[in-house]
Amino acid sequence: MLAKREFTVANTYHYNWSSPMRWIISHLLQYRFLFLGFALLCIVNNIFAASTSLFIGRAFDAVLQKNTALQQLGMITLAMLIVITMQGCCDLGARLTAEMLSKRFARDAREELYTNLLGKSQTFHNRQRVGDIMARASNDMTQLSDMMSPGIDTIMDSFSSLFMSVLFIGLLNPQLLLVPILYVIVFLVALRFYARQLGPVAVNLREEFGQTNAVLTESVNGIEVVKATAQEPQEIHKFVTRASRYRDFYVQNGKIHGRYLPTLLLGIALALAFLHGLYLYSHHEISLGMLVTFMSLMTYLRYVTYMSTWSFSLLRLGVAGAERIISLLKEETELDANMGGHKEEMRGDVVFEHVTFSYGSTPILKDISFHARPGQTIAIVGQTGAGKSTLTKLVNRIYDVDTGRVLIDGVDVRDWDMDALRSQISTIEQDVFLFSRTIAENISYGLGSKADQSAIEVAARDAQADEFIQSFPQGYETEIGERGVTLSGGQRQRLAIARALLTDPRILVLDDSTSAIDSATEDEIQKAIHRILEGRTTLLITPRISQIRWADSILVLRKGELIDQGSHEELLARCETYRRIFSHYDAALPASVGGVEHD
Ligand SMILES: Nc1ncnc2c1ncn2[C@@H]1O[C@H](COP(=O)(O)OP(=O)(O)OP(=O)(O)O)[C@@H](O)[C@H]1O
Repeated sequence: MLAKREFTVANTYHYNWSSPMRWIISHLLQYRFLFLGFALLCIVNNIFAASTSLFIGRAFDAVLQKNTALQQLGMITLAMLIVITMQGCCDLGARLTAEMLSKRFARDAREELYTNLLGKSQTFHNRQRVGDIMARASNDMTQLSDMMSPGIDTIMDSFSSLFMSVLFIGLLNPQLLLVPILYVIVFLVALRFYARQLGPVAVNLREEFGQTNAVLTESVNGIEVVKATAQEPQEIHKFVTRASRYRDFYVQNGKIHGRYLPTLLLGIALALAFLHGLYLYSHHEISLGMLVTFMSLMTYLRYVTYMSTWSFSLLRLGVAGAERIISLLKEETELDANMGGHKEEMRGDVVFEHVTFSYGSTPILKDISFHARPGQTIAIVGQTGAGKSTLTKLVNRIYDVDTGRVLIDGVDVRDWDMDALRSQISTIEQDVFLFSRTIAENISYGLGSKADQSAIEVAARDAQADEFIQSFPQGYETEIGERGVTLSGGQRQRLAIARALLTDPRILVLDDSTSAIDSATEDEIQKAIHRILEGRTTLLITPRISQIRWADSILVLRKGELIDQGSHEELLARCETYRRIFSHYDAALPASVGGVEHD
């Protein structure tokens, strides 16, 4: 099944998402020979294990004979030694292949999920709780790996042990099958009942873990707000409530384990089997050695009985994890990478034609039309919430328009190849996101490994960032904390400008609402921004009057409507809203704003 994606990797294997079991099987089928090898090793391992019981019985019979030849016992011992050694090797091989399958499965599933998440639209990511996604990507994945090994590994091994024990008992004397067959029937019925009860609890456990994780992630991310508002008790309460629900499901899980009857029934089965064996022995149907072999084979049933609670619990948790993972994989996204779409070098001609857009059912932009010619700077002004940032997000298809068209160089953005489109448009946002990597890596992020050090330094110099970077002992190799916490707002902004300069985009979106910057930094940023506007089409959102005045045209937005557009002077002369917004942008601005110079 192929869903829309904004990003795809060529030649990727497509797994079956129609159900959790099918998805798991489609993953394991990738390694079908390894899986076959694992299954064969499990079977052979248990043939050897059951054979040792035969040898023990033979040894008993040999010892009880009047003239036991030591040579005969020696042969049995030697045969047992060989069989046990072979069994050990098979056991080792089976565990090794199971572990390989488990780790490869988890690696492939992680890669599949990660690639899939990168291909999801912004709208999808807006809806998700990061903590829950993280729980799926980490904990549910670990659960999948545990499901394979030791889960499926133990199930395969213990069930082939069960099968071999019953088969060998049948070969010994079919009459001996009475008790084991009855027990196997009861065991299978009880196991089915157990697995059915376990299913919903496993699903709840995984779900609750995801929610608990989401609460934790949210409060850690918002720790500044939590502390500043002294809301620690509220957060603790929320977390404890979730964690308690998680615990309750575990207790429920434990109760189902506790009610599992086969462990009790096995004791009865062993006693009945012994009685039956004695009966057959007393009627000379079997030898003493056969009775010993029979009881030894019966004890193998312990393995499957005791391990099944645990291994089926791992299986159920794994399937529940798989269900959560594929529900994320299957989530529809609105946009598509449109590989094979228009792929030219951009000139930077941007046209909005009667564009409307809404988040869900709330209309945000209404009938917007304007034209930005290559190299022009278009400033967008409007009260907070007017839709300025949203408008810019339609250019690089973070969102798609509802009606109307956005054209770049005369081609609808929906007809552009997504990669070609986005790689030629850079955005510098209000909240600059920096990765916890080195400064150089952050600047060169848009180019990946293609950027060389000298180009990075030139970009940093143009962005007025070189000086403060050089002031760090490790210069460009300085590691910065997550979200750039070790850097000031102004420094983060200049790194973002350097990052954009390096990619040399044809179209630039500059959403710069930071106002609390000291005047020295302000000056540096002004220079950097002036430098970056040169020679590219720019959509500029800023409260800085000097920057607005650089614009070739200014769009005035009010509640999602474009009420006027024109040059600074034109708008001052004719647009009341512009005059009002303009005066808000700088409280010091006199009532009559004509010709006032700021900065
Ligand atoms: N991801 C989103 N999902 C739903 N609604 C959103 C989303 N982002 C923004 N909005 C809403 O859309 C409207 C316009 O938001 P937008 O950020 O475009 O305004 P803005 O003019 O840039 O405001 P500001 O100057 O405060 O940044 C607001 O009412 C906002 O609540």
